[in-house]
Amino acid sequence: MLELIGLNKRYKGEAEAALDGVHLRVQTGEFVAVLGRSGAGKSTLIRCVNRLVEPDAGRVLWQGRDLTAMSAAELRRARMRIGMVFQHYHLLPRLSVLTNALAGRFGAMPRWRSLPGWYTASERALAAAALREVGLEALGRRRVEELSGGQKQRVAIARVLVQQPELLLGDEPISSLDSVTAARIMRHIASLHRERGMTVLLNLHDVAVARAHASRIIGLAGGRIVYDGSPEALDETALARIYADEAAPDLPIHRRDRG
Ligand SMILES: Nc1ncnc2c1ncn2[C@@H]1O[C@H](COP(=O)(O)OP(=O)(O)OP(=O)(O)O)[C@@H](O)[C@H]1O
Repeated sequence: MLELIGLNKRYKGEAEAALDGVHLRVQTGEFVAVLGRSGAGKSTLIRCVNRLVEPDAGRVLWQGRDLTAMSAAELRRARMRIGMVFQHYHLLPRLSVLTNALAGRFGAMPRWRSLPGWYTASERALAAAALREVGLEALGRRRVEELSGGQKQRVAIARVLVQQPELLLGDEPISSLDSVTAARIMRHIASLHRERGMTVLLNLHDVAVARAHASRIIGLAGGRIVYDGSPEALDETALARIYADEAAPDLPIHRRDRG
C-alpha cells in the first residue's frame, strides 16, 4: 500500500500551499489517475511521493516503509522498485537511447555500467523490445540529447518497461506524444498493471484517458483532494468541482476511503 499522511507543501515565496493536508491510501495493484487544473498541485503530489520535492509536513509510506524518513542511500534503493516517468527527469543525455533504456534495470547507474556491452543478452533483448514498444527501435544508438521532447519521453517510458517496477509514478507521461503513441503507451502501462499487479499513480490531463484506464480517480483543487472515487462516478458535478475556478472546501467532499 502507498499511504500519504497529512502532506503539506508550500513553496518558498508562495502565498498558497501547493498541497494542503493530503491524505491518500492507494492499495497495491490500484491504478489511480490524478486530475486537476493547472496549478492544482498534481506534480507536487507525485513528486512528494518519491521526494523529488520534500514535503514540509506529512509522511509517505510505501509497503509500510516511511520514504520520508529514509537516508539518501535507502531512498536510492527504494527508488529501484519505483518507476518514474517525469518530463526531463533523469535521462542520461550523452548516452545512447539503448543504454538509457537498459538503465531501467538499475536505479542510479554507476558510470562503469554505461556501455550496453556490460548487460546480459536477455537484458539487451528486453530493452530492445521496450524500444520497439515505444517506436524507437531505429534510434537505439542515438544520443538522447539529440532527440525531440516526445522522443525523450518515450525513452523514459521504455526505461520503465525494462525496469518493471512495483510502483509507477507518472507526471503527465503521455503529454507530448502523438495520440497513436499515447494510446499504445497507456495500453502497455495498463497491461503491466493488470498482469504484474503494478500499482500506478499518474497525473493525467485528459479525463477520457483517465476514465479509460484508471480504477480510481483523485481530483485535486487548490492542493486538496476534492474527489476520490470511481471513473463511473465522475459525473458533471464532480468534474465541476475538480475544474472549478476556486476550490470549494465547504462543499461536502465525495470521498471513497479505502483500506
Ligand atoms: N518550484 C516551485 N517554486 C514555487 N512554486 C511552485 C514550484 N512548483 C510549483 N509551484 C506552485 O505550486 C502550485 C502547484 O503546482 P504544481 O506544479 O504541483 O501543479 P500542477 O497541478 O501539476 O500544475 P500543471 O498541470 O500546470 O503542471 C502552483 O501554484 C505552482 O505555481
